[in-house]
Amino acid sequence: MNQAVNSEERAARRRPSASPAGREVTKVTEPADPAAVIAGARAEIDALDTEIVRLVRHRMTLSARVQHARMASGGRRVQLARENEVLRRWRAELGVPGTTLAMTLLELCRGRI
Ligand SMILES: O=C(O)C(=O)C[C@]1(C(=O)O)C=C[C@@H](O)C=C1
Repeated sequence: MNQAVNSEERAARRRPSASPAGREVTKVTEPADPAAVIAGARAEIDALDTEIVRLVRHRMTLSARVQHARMASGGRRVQLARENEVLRRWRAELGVPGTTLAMTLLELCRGRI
């Protein structure tokens, strides 16, 4: 089974393709080095995590702005109807773990209730 896949892979790598000048060339691509694939993907994951933290902090700032404006006009810090909207949107995107993530975001933004 493994051998069949490997010989198919080898054949695909030798399949001729047309060069810009119309000549047939044989492309031989090296198989990806697993360590390089892992290191590359991890570097991207780390960069994404940094960006996600930046976005969460930005969300916290905006959320505080809304809460302060509401409280300054006699309202309450928490508005459950709005929180339910937020939770529904995250659940629609990511399922039950989306709800968990949204609850964590809300806790970061308005504290525990
Ligand atoms: O949208 C609001 O009204 C907010 O105050 C922001 C926010 C949020 O972080 O999403 C925070 C507290 C509220 O209970 C509801 C939502």
